[in-house]
Amino acid sequence: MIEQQLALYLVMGSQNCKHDPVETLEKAIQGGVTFFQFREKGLGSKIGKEKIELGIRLKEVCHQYDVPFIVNDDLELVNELDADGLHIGQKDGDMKKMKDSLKSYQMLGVSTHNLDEALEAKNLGADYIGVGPMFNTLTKDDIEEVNGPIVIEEIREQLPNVPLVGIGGIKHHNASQVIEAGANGVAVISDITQAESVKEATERLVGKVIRL
Ligand SMILES: Cc1ncc(COP(=O)(O)OP(=O)(O)O)c(N)n1
Ligand SMILES: Cc1nc(C(=O)O)sc1CCOP(=O)(O)O
Ligand SMILES: [Mg+2]
Repeated sequence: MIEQQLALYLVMGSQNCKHDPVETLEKAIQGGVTFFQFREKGLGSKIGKEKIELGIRLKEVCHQYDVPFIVNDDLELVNELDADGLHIGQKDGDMKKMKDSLKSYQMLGVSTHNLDEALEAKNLGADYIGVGPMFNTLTKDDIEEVNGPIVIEEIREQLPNVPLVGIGGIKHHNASQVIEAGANGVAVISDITQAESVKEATERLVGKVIRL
């Protein structure tokens, strides 16, 4: 189930959006987004009450369309919003403690950059694994070295059943490389959130990630 849901994973905060964020999410879901992460982080992002209010509205849109609503980094916000899960990176705290703090219905996603990190994440109970950066990106300034879809291939060989998504610099013209390497899906920010037409940009990506 989660393998199919990960097909087109939108990661987003208001700071990423060319248009209104709630409208962006709704158009993206109508275009084919299947999984969502609220990543309100970095320059221009909302904090405090405004961040919570935006999270509530984005979760409502997700649930209207049966799309899981995941929160980036912040366990407190996961609880506050009763999110469907938490996504953490290698530097976001004790993975085991985070997993144990979640409710049984909440998923844990973990960012990794190589096979060793993926094996550890799987052993600590990650429900899915993000692997990046696939390609160069300007969206996140503290990315690790770009090693590309080959890392997905290496992880898939050792972990044939783990739900995997690639992230970082993924656009409609390179998304199929990530899927062909063995990912269940792609996680995208700017190719969707910066598009003039969010729905059309999403539909272009869908064509590249759906296995026929
Ligand atoms: C699906 C997915 N994969 C990777 C990341 C990156 O997480 P992290 O390394 O913790 O960096 P921040 O996103 O917190 O800046 C992600 N968010 N989502
Ligand atoms: C949030 C994030 N994590 C990455 C990682 O490598 O773990 S790269 C990234 C930014 C992805 O944005 P875009 O789709 O605009 O390139
Ligand atoms: Mg993080």
